[in-house]
Amino acid sequence: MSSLTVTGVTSSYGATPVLTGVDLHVPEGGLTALLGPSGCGKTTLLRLIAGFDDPDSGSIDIGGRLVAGPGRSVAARRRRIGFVPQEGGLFPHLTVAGNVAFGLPRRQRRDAGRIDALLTLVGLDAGLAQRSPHQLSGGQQQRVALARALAPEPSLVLLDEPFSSLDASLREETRQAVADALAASGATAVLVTHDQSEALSMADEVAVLRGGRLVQLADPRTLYRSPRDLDVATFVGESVVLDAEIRDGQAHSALGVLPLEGSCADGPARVLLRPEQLRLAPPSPGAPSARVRGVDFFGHDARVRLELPSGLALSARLEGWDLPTAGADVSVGVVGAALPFPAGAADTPATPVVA
Ligand SMILES: Nc1ncnc2c1ncn2[C@@H]1O[C@H](COP(=O)(O)OP(=O)(O)OP(=O)(O)O)[C@@H](O)[C@H]1O
Repeated sequence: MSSLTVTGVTSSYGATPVLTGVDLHVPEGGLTALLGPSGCGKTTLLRLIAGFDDPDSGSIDIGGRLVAGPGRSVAARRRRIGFVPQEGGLFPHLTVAGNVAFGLPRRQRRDAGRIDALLTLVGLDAGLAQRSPHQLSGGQQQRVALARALAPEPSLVLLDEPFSSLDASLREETRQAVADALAASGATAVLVTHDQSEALSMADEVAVLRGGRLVQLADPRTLYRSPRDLDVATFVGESVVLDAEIRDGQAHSALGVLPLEGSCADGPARVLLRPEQLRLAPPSPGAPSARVRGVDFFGHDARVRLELPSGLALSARLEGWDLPTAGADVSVGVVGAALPFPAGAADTPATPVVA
């Protein structure tokens, strides 16, 4: 397996720029998710890495080998890349074994042991080897597609929204199997997704793209807790954003005086909390109060929609056992610190975040 380095890559369709100066490094054996809203350029970047298109400028290096750059364009089939598309792309007329064997070097294609080992790697029973793709669930088909992609021991595996066609329960299980198989094979991988929970749960690092630019590259915890700006914050998870006045290293807000994550100059700011940082209790004199506007129950937890006396709407995320009812008055407490974004600083945080 190899590392991937993308340097200053720019790409356009006709006169329309799609990617601008993208830098990305995926270490050997790492799984990086490309996360961003529809149309931000994720698929375009994946296609450039795969060699289906050439960048207008910049370079792409796989395992120390320049595959795209000034005067150089290595053909897609010579880049040693495994590709897992949105919907398996399995050959319908071949069995599971035949599909996996297709990815193997010719001399290994009759090696049933190798095919079984690849099926086991992706968490599939070797007994499925003689089935046709249409006799598999969508999740099983995606695992076969991964086994086929891993078969030739590629330098790099690219996965283009591989779980988007699966229903919720199958998606979770398949994600786990794919993440485990990628880790067990030591593969270096790039996963394209617009699903933040998928990116945060599967990837070692998440690259957030917005309008064709890479706006933050960070491990999932850093990205969630120290997003670069409020746009990234709300894109990677539910947010509670409050106006605040910073004084002596604390935020004075509608939810009381909050400790800060990092430092921030005194003055007006906006602060970010996550809904799971809020705690509700019976009304109490002097404590910030709110009225419950509704409860969205998810089983394992619930979103409690609140309205502050100022009319500001916000949400708390609570365990699903002891929930208030709509119309109730509650007091609102906060655990942990708030991340400050000074007013007028284009919603970038007060202290540089680890990128
Ligand atoms: N063949 C093409 N010709 C012209 N414009 C294109 C072409 N392919 C993509 N685009 C445009 O380039 C931009 C980036 O597209 P891209 O498919 O890379 O985005 P994406 O982030 O993968 O989106 P999605 O999540 O919807 O797949 C979009 O504005 C899209 O309309």
